Amino acid sequence: MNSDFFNDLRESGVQEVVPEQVNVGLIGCGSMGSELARAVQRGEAGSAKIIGLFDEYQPGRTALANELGSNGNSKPVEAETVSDLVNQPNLDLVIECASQAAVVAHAETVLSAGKSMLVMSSGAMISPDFMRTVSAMAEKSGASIYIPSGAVGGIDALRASKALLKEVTIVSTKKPISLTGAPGFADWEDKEITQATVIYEGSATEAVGLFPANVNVAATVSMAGIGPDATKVRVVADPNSPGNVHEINAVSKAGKFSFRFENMPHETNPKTSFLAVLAAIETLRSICEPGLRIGT
Ligand SMILES: NC(=O)C1=CN([C@@H]2O[C@H](COP(=O)(O)OP(=O)(O)OC[C@H]3O[C@@H](n4cnc5c(N)ncnc54)[C@H](OP(=O)(O)O)[C@@H]3O)[C@@H](O)[C@H]2O)C=CC1
Ligand SMILES: O=C([O-])CC(=O)C(=O)O
Repeated sequence: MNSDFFNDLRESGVQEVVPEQVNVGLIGCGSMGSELARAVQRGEAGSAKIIGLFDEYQPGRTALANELGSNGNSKPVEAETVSDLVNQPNLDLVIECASQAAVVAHAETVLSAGKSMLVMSSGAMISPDFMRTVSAMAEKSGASIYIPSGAVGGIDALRASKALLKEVTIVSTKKPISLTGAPGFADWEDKEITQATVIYEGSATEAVGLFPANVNVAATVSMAGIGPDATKVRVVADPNSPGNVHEINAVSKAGKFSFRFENMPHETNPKTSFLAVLAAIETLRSICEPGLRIGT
């Protein structure tokens, strides 16, 4: 919050409300998790504090714990399991920045303990059965599940017009290097791609399994809007793509919407857009500062 704003409040005699610290456990200490943790430490996510870390890649977890604990700062606990993470005293929220598999493996442990969860690998939530199970668990334990907009925007408009939507398409274009390792890219790994090439066309339901580290955005778009079976996805490999580009087109009885995001890839993981990290930080900040909400 702008410091002039608080100065004005003080001068006018209104007392500043100090928000309570929100204690966070992080699953996934890779590109996004590390960047998010650094932003939290710089105070960019309100009153959040990272108190524990878990990553199946132990050196990554240790490196981040040491970095956060340097310069006299308190070092987060390195949890050996997600249960250990969840059992940290006063933990409020678990942030997942790992993989769809991590969400499937650990959501139950987190939510049944009454801890809220912010999910970045939103593709895991696309299965209606899984979504029903975890939502019921959260409802029972009083926890919340947060799914940030991630590497796209326009989620607010899709949510608002949900009942009136007739058609939603998302086209995700990335450089071939950003698609490597995806099951849906297996047939292309050894081929030279010299121009924009459609790699996949189908539903969001199928796309998130074929490109688990590339089209979580399609899952988020589909859950906000017309649903995963009806949301059409196209994945394009283009060596000349200006970045990770996502284009969303929606036709509804409320109008036609088009959104285009030409995202800068993250420095250490070109599959992930930097905007997705910013979206995670902003969601966390808004959890820490309940009150004013801008956008749907
Ligand atoms: N919603 C959205 O819009 C977006 C979502 N994403 C998703 O966010 C997630 C994080 O992205 P990013 O940080 O770039 O990915 P990285 O690969 O850089 O980091 C992920 C880290 O999590 C670890 N990990 C993976 N699976 C598990 C698990 N089951 N349990 C514990 N740790 C695990 C990885 O270890 P190891 O390397 O050993 O597997 C790695 O250290 C990804 O799933 C990505 O697809 C990304 C961009 C946009
Ligand atoms: O960051 C992006 O551009 C999109 C992405 O990887 C995802 O949705 O999984």
